[in-house]
This record gives sequence, C-alpha cells and structure tokens, in this order.
Amino acid sequence: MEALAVGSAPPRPGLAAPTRYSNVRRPRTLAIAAAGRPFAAAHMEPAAGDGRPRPAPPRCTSAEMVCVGMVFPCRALRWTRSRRARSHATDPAADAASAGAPAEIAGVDGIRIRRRPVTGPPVHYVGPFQFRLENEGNTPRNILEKIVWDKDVEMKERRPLYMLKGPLEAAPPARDFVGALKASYDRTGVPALIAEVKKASPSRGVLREDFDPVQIAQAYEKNGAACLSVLTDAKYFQGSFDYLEAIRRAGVKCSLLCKEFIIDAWQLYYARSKCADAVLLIAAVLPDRDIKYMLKICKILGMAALVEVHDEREMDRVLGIDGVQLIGINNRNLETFEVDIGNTKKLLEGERGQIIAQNNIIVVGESGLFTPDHISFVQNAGVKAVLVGESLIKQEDPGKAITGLFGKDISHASAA
Ligand SMILES: O=P(O)(O)OC[C@@H](O)[C@@H](O)c1c[nH]c2ccccc12
Repeated sequence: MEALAVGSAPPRPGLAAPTRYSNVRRPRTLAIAAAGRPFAAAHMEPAAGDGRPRPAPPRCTSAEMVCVGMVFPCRALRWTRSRRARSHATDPAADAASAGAPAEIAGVDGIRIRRRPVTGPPVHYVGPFQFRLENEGNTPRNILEKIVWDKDVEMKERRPLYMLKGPLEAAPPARDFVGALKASYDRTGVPALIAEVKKASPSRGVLREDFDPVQIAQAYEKNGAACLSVLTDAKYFQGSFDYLEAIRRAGVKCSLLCKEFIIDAWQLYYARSKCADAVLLIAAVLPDRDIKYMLKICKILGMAALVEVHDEREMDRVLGIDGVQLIGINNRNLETFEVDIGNTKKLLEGERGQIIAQNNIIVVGESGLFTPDHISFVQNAGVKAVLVGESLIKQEDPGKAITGLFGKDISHASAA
C-alpha cells in the first residue's frame, strides 16, 4: 500500500490546519485548495529503496475535485520544478510520466504549441473523493494551445475523408491566390490587401455585431482588396466554413484564404470542398514535416498555403522548407496577444530578407495595421501584402475603410 503524506503549507489565517491522511488506498497525489488558497498539498512517489516515500517533482498548477459524482474545480499550488530536478532527470519518459505528463506532448520539432494529451487529466482517489489533477502536461499553457487542443477534440466529430469526395468534386476550381497578390502589388505599388472577414476574436471580443459576411466581402472586393481571409473557427472567432462557401457562391471573385487552425490534413480537403483557395499553416503549431506534407496536399488541391511565423526561429524553420511561396509574419503574439508591428521589420532584416528576395517569396504583414503609416512601415520592411482585420471590420463601412487605411483609393490605383 502506498503511503500518502500531506505536505504542510505555511499557516494561513482563517484556514483550517492541514488534514493528515494515512493508509488511504490508491492515492499517489493529493492537492486540495480553496479559492486559490492552497491549504494542503503533497505529491509523493512510491517508497524508494530505503522504504521511505520521496517527494515527486511537484508540477501541479490546478486541480479539480470530484466528490461522489460532483466536480469541484479548484486552483491549487503553482509549483515549478527546480532546474536541479530537471538536470537530474535521466529518463525523460519516466520523468514526464511521474509528473502525469506523457513525454510526447512536450514541444518538439521546434513547435511551441503542444498537442493535446490523449489521456486528459489523470484521476486520483482519496477515500470518497476523486481528484482530477491538472498539471503542466495536461493543461493548455496559453490561448493558442487551448484553441489547438479544442480543435483536436472538434476533429473527432468530423466526417470520414471519403465523404468529402463528392463536395470536393462539386467545389468550384481554386483561384490563384499568390497570383492575385502579385498582380495587385504590381498594379498599385502598395502592399496587396488581404481583407479579413472576422466577426470576433479571443483578444478583442465581438468586433462587429451586425455581421453579414457576404456583404462585407463584396464591399472589400469593390474597394480594392486583392484577396479575402475568412475566419472559419466557430468557437473563438464566431466564424464558419459556410461563410467561405456563401462568399464564393455569391459571385465574389477575390481569392479566399481559409483562416483556420489546421492541425490535420483532413482540414485541407474540407477547406477546399468549402471553396477555399488558400489555407493558413501556423509554424508554431505544425512541425516541419507536417508543413511539408500539407504543402504537397495543397498543391494537389490547387490551393496556396500562407505559412505563418512569429519569430526568428520559426522564420528560419520555414525558410528551410522547399516550396514555400507565401510567408505571413504575425505581429500579434498569439500566446500573449501583444501586437508589435516592429516584428515584421525584425524578421526581414539581414540575411533572412535576402533569402526571401532570392526565392521570390511574398511576405504578408499580419495584424495590428491601422494607418497609412503602418502600411508604409511594413512596406519599407519588405512586405508585398498585408492581412488586415480589425481596423476594417470595426468601421461602419468596412469597404470605405480600405481607402482610409491606405490613405488613397486603391481600387483603381496604378503603380505609375
Ligand atoms: O485584426 P488584425 O489585427 O488586423 O489581424 C488580422 C489577422 O492578422 C489575424 O486575425 C490573424 C493572424 N493570424 C491568425 C491566426 C489565427 C487567427 C487570426 C489570425
């Protein structure tokens, strides 16, 4: 029988003294807390050679308590493992397992966003109580990770791939997204506009109450947008794949980017079946091998891929992948939501800019662009296209807002 010792937390006024449990049947871990004020917590490993239980590296960040079928979510201690404990770990798999985290979910292959662990939070029993312990390994660390984990769950409800055959065949042929950007840049001499059809976002909430995707798309097209980006994620952006289809079927000619969190090749086929001409591949989410594989599928389907990067490391990874024609530099940190348009400049300086020019890659400046000065700033940094949502969609007339954004009417502008 495993012993469980309940660690002593520093005394806190108004809280009961820690309860001491012993001889409890199955528990190896216990963390109980009330309203963010932990009063007793310990995480013990089975007895070592000397017969005495040794404390496990504590990694618990929060816990959920289940009592006779009821669940009480509660926050618990935030512990981080000491560097010393990390450097002493000899077997990473065993180390991760001891902390309740499957080894493979750690960020690997240069991706910062981990995949959802298949097991979910482990359940622990203490007498009549059942605890679901959330720890670093089974809790999303930031909003992007949360979105991606939810997407993974959403994927489980998808139709089998073969059922997309009919809709894929019925979809109108894909349009040339990259060609449209180039043509617009050549014609106007300013970065080609990818105008975004987005109702809401996790960082800004609802951007536009009266939201008619088709009307907005038509207004963007009329006022000089080269391409459109359509949010399809429902949970966090109130988007829909049906918007893509509705916009195309309404006769809008601009090429359409499916703005989705792509984690699985199935989504590429689905996007195409819903009339997408291009998709977004986020380097923070996808390992290089997935990007390469998805690029091949995009090519077969006739779609372009906008590969999005946030920092130098991701840029270097993507520059090492053959066949990338479009790179988006997101000025918004998707983990913290902070926007800094200087990011575009930073990532295009020096050798990186040269490689991009040599390979004829089109760079898209993404997020946080509100004024003609912002557009000039990213153009001077080297972008040939911009992706703009908020500053257009929030205006009463999103179409007319394009003229304000560029400081001129780009619908008839010529480079001369
Ligand atoms: O609304 P903004 O700040 O103009 O940003 C548009 C676009 O760049 C942003 O929506 C975006 C860029 N990359 C993404 C990835 C997922 C969802 C959204 C995005």
